[in-house]
Amino acid sequence: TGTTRPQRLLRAVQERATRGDSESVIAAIDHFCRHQEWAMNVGDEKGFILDSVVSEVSPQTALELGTYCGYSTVRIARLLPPGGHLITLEFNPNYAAVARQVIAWAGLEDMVQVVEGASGDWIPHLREHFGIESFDFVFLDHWKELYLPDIKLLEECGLLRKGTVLLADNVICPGTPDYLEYVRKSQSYESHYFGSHLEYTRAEDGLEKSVYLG
Ligand SMILES: O=C(NC/C=C/[C@H]1O[C@@H](n2ccc(=O)cc2)[C@H](O)[C@@H]1O)c1cc([N+](=O)[O-])cc(O)c1O
Ligand SMILES: [Mg+2]
Repeated sequence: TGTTRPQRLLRAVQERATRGDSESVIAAIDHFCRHQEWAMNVGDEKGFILDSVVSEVSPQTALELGTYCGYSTVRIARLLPPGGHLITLEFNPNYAAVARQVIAWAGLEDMVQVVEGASGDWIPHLREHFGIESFDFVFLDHWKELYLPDIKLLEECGLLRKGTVLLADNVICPGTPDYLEYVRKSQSYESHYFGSHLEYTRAEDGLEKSVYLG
């Protein structure tokens, strides 16, 4: 029983990145994934698109589904406006433990809440637990078969408002066909595809941005 990949990723952050410097944390993870071990972070190329959407929305309230090691959590949190807050849902306690340390190394722990458990269990309780009225921004990057049921649940729970921006990773690879069909056909969403590549590879992938119209 040695270390896990998330633990080795965290060690690379602690050895290479400067405490409190979120850019160096992002760079350390990208370096680790390019030169040591591939990992399923959104990565630098799709991360640049994520950055531009987050900057455009400038969310006061943001939700991430699927924390993993906290790479996209750091990318989002470093761009939040004053008073902005990010809730990120993580099912695996070992991943959550690593993510909390990565987020703390970046100095962003005050803007982020890592919540452990299944998205389907937590979404109906976010309002009462965290005093959330609705989300300005949602990043989907967890199990691909949960994208569609979870946005339907967010709709039902009234956690989306006119103009809420959803951004979904991996709509090509591994792919989220049912989600993609839904947001592109539904009258309740205005969708746009940002073509890119699977993190750290030349394979095709992309992000789907969908604005909720209410
Ligand atoms: O499978 C992928 N992602 C699944 C991510 C799942 C993450 O979401 C959490 N979660 C949190 C809450 C839940 O309710 C359920 C799971 C899991 O504990 C895990 O941390 C994936 C795969 C590739 N790939 O190239 O193969 C590339 C990618 O960018 C990917 O995102
Ligand atoms: Mg992904």
